[in-house]
Amino acid sequence: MADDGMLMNFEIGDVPISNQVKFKGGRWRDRVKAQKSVKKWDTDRPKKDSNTPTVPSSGRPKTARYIPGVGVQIEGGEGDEADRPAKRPRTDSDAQPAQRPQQPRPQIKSGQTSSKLFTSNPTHTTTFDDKPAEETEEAKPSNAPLSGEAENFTALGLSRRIAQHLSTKLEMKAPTAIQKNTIPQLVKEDNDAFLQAETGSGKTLAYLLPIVQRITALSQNEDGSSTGVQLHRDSGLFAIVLAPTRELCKQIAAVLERLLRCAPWIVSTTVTGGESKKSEKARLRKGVNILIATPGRLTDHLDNTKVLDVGTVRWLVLDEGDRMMEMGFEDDLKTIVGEIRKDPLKHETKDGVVLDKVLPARRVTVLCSATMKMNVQKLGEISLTDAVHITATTTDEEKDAEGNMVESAFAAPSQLKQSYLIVPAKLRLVTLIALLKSTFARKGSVMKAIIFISCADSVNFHFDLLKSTAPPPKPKMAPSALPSPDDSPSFGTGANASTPKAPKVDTSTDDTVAPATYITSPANPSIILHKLHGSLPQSSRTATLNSFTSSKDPAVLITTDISSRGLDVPSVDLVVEYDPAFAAADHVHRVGRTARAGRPGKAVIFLQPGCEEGYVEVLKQGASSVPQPQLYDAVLQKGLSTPVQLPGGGETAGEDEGGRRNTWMSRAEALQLSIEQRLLVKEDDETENSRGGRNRYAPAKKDDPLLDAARQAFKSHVRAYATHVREERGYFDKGQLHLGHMAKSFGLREAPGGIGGGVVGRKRPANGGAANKFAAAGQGQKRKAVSREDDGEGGEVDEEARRRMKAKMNALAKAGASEFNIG
Ligand SMILES: Nc1ncnc2c1ncn2[C@@H]1O[C@H](COP(=O)(O)OP(=O)(O)OP(=O)(O)O)[C@@H](O)[C@H]1O
Repeated sequence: MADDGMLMNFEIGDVPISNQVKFKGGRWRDRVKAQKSVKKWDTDRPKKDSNTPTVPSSGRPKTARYIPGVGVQIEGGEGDEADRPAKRPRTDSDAQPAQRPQQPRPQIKSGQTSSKLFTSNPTHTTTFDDKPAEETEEAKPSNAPLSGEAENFTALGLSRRIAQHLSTKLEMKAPTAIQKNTIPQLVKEDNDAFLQAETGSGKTLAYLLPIVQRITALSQNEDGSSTGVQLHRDSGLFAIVLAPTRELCKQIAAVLERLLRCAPWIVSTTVTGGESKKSEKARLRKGVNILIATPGRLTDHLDNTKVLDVGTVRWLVLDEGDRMMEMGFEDDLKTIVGEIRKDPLKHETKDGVVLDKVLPARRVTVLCSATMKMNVQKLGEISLTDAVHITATTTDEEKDAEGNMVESAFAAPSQLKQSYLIVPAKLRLVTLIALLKSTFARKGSVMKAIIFISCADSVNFHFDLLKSTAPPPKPKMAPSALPSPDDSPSFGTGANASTPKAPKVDTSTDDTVAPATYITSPANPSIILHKLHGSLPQSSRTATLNSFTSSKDPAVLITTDISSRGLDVPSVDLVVEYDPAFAAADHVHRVGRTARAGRPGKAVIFLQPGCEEGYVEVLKQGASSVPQPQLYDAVLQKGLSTPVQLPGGGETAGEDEGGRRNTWMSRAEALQLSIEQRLLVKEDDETENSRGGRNRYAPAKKDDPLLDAARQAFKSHVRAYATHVREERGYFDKGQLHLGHMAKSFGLREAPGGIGGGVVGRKRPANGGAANKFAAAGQGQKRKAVSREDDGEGGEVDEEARRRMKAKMNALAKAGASEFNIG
């Protein structure tokens, strides 16, 4: 007869268990086994000396738990490695690593079956107000279109045709504030400009509309009649827009394409990394009037594509200029600015159309960003002359006493509701799941959420963990939004804007889009998970973003900072910064993916108790209303008020220390344990194979891919953690990280070793000063990481943990007691 899965809990204090515990009931064999286990534990355990505290550090009494088929486990006193008390902040008086006494290697208790999350966590310093939050008046959206009677596009100098097109086809009746301030300037004047306005305030159209207006004016009078000039695609290249990422280039191209439907003779296209250079060359040969490019690929074409003639270029737009500098494009930008001359080489088209009367007589450079970092100042020096600083609210330039632009405070849209969640490292993963679960608990309340994570490895792991193991259903998409099998980046729409055939590209989203588990609810049984980072093939990146943008089901995008700039997905209601941004300015761009163009939005950032809590002061600088604190327990209570669906079917039951089932704490621990077990489940197969039990000739299986992914993610995450900008490293101090606790948030029972090797900081292009800076940071990091391994957090311990866990899994399987229904 199979065991009944009975679990017994005994409080044992600190007296010898063998004298205290008598086992009754169950089969005699189990009773004998239990008694033996107790005796063994009693003999093996270190004997208490007078200095040994009688109560464990957690303050909870020890508990003996008997599990049929497994034996007795003692819990509560000496926990697993991850249950050590949080490290205290190191002080100068601490011993140097070499002088420190050798730390004993952490041990995993045999047969441990609970994953303790609520003990040994550091305490927070944030004070929480128990009073219910007072109803505050909803903030007036700061990036919405203007609402006054007189606010219309024609008043800004745009033709009636364009204004009508905006109103009827694009449903834009009135300009936003930045558009109101920028359009007249760029339509009438030929000065360089620096546009600085909040995220989601319409900067793209602010610079595109004047360009399109002035190019159409070559062939059309204000009343719509012809000027007698026929413009076509090889009349010349008039404008180049540069953006840091391929996704952003495609997005700008899509906005322009919709705008150009009212002037179909103007042709635009993109040249971006990751696309076929041959087909890009073919399109450039046919002629293009507006080009959207990433800096690297444009430099490549300037060097190698003879047909690319920049002699007629009148506008150079640097969208997200600070990001391009940060990404190490400084040299490319210098080359581009040098090649596209300030005083253009050509003043008329091939057909003899004089350009200078209608288009600017000189190259106009427009630099845009929602934030302004010091590197924008540098880029301004490279590219701008006598620039006008245009903002949404004022036209005052922010300059220091010497007239240099100063790094101004960044600002998020006023209607964005920001909060921060204090979560100890051990509880991060379950709290994230609980947060998403409660977010999607009601149908229609949240449609799309973006989760920002520090590095690609961690994105991969979290995506693999949260996705369902069931075969993915085809996501529901609007037919027009489905990624085209021919993912041609040409956006010309006119009669002569033939779309050259691009080579067939793989638009598969098999590995990047999947239905989610853990976070679904009866109201929202189908939530589609997406992942996006820079190491994915371009075709997958494009198809994944298309899928997320057009998904009719609720959708979650797990991503790195690659999605922080410029991405415009209107129905994003929530942004979660699971890992805080590496610089406060990046935080503003991340949270700016919601609350766009006057719409509401929420943003939550995870912070750990301790020095990270100080980061709130930085957050406050960029928020129009004070970010609200939340503690993890409220999120867990809300999110885990119902059982969690597990990937292979079934759901967490959960039983707490007192045997009470289905409390939020027991559910959180059950969820954590089920994840830890999932990471190790393949080991059984490995053992079977190596024993020849299943197929003696089959090669022994490697580690579970999810376990490998978790370890890799953990290592990359810890390395990335060390690369916060210098000014913010006080809040994100790697020395304060408890690696064992952090490992739990990757479903690992131990911190894997090898973090010290190859620490190089955030992935950067190999050129430019930024790369050197990060390499230098990495070296410092390496030293620290090596000393951590000396602390005994190496890989061997992890192997030991796996072996023990495997034994426990086997035992549980034999006992037929499956608490967690792992399918
Ligand atoms: N005048 C307008 N009326 C209504 N919606 C508008 C208007 N102008 C722009 N939008 C919409 O506002 C959203 C944000 O625009 P855009 O992407 O240009 O913002 P942004 O300022 O460049 O933001 P970011 O700094 O995040 O890149 C888009 O969905 C766009 O369609």
